This record gives sequence, C-alpha cells and structure tokens, in this order.
Amino acid sequence: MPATITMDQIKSSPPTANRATLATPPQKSAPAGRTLIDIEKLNFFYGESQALHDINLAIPEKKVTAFIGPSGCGKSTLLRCLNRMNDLIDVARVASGSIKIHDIDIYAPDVDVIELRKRVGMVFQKSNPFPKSIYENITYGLRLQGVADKSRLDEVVERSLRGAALWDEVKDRLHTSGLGLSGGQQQRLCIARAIAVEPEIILMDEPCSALDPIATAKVEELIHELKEKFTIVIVTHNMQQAARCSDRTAFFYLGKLIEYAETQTIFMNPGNPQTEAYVSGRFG
Ligand SMILES: Nc1ncnc2c1ncn2[C@@H]1O[C@H](COP(=O)(O)OP(=O)(O)OP(=O)(O)O)[C@@H](O)[C@H]1O
Repeated sequence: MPATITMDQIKSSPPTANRATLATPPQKSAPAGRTLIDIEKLNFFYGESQALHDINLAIPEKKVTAFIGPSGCGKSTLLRCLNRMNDLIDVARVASGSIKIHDIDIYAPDVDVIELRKRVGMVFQKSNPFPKSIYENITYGLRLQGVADKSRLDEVVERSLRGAALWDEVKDRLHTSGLGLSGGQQQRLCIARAIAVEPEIILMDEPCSALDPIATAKVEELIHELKEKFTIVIVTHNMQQAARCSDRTAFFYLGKLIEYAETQTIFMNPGNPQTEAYVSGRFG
C-alpha cells in the first residue's frame, strides 16, 4: 500500500506561522471524495508574464483528475506546481496563493522538496527510462534512499512491474536495457519506476501523446487500475482520453480555470460556453 504523506515526511520542521495568514479563499467546486490537493488563489509567473490567474481547485484523493484546455493555457505549469518542478526554472515563481497537500502548504519555506517529489511522482510526455537495465530503472529511487537488501529490491521490482501491467512482458529480461523496450513498454516502465517509491500522487503530463492507439489503450487501462491506490492528475490534449480516464475534469483557458466538475458534466452538460466550445471541438 502506498504510504500517506505525513507532516514528518514532507516537512523538515514544524509548521510556521505564515501558513495561518492565508486569505480565506472564494468558494470553489467541491470534489466528489475527500480533498487531497487544495489549491487556493494561486497566481504564478514566468518573469513578468502571468501564466496562472487566481486558481482555486480541490483535487479529490484516489480519483483521476484531468486538466484540459488549448495549448499554452497553463495545464503543465499547474501540474508542475504540484510537486514544485517549476522550482527548477529560474524565472518561475508563485506570486501568491497556496497549494496544500493534506493541509500542508507545499510552498512553505521548511518543506523538504526532495521528500515532496517522492510523495508526488511524475510521468512525462516522452518516456525517459534511464540508460540502465529494467531492474535498475525500478530500483534506482530505492537505492538512493539507501535500500540495498536484494530480496526487498526484488520484491519491489515485481510489485511495481505488476502494478504497471508490465511484469508478464519483461519478467524474463529484467537485466536487459530499459531502452530496448517498445515506446508503450517504456512509458509503463516509467510508471513502474514512479510507483516503486510508493508515492501518494502521480502526475502525468500527456503520458500517451507519443504512443500508438494500442499502447495508449494499455496505459489508459493502467490509469484506471492505478486510481485504486493513487491519486492521479493527468494533462491531456485528447478529449476522448479525458472522457475515458478521468473522474473530474478542469478546463483552463488563458491561464484561468474556467470550469471544474465531474467529467461527465464537462463533456455532456458544461456550464460555461467556452467549455462547451472547447469540448465540442469548436476551438483550441
Ligand atoms: N519555462 C518557461 N518560461 C517562460 N514561459 C513559459 C515556460 N513554460 C511555459 N511558459 C509559458 O506559460 C504559458 C503556459 O504554458 P504551459 O506549458 O503551462 O501550457 P499548456 O497548457 O501545458 O500548453 P501545451 O498544451 O501546449 O503543453 C504559456 O504562455 C507558455 O509559453
């Protein structure tokens, strides 16, 4: 079972006073299920250019939440805010607002970012296995944490590969290069690598955009299975994929959250004309 984020795990010291001074947020759509990630009045800039405007979003646990919207609307930026990957970009900054996971502000100065990224894993658009064996790809994160026990590593490799629906295809070639797998297998290997360290949340940035329809179907099926254990947030350009895979959908336009609701509502009965125009293919 994946571990739950605790204060001790993602924080290196007790809460600071500044967290309590955040302004009361305006009302936001309530998620179906317990809120795990709570985004409040988030304003984000690249240099002088504002990429996200006053985002309020409550993401439920153990569900799949899709971010959709036309190119440049800020989907990936918001996704990367959730595990502070944007910290790696010099000009990027959260100007105001907060993102809380289990009620802990992940931008508080005392948060251990490495620990946060362990709890909030990421799978990218293009699969990026390390140029190492399948086995070493999966065990890399654990070894960094100092785990050396072979039977424990073997067990994690099998569990992670089974979890990523890849075990049967690779169990006889664990010590061959991960780069020798097909594109779809490589993406599932990256998912296996992400779940090996037992995150609670998995962020996926267009995970199927480089895959053919068969590999895409496998990853979509996998996403469906993974939500039993993990909270998943997925960015996708593919409307059908959002409709098939997700429980909740957030539609963004020009850096603003336009509508957030049950996926079925967004696609069948959207409340906003811009959402309606986008999901029906009239723009974007
Ligand atoms: N590293 C960066 N430096 C400066 N501006 C950036 C950077 N990354 C993204 N932006 C800008 O921020 C805005 C939002 O980009 P983002 O990539 O989040 O959008 P997106 O909705 O994910 O787009 P796409 O669907 O094309 O991937 C865009 O105007 C983009 O040009």
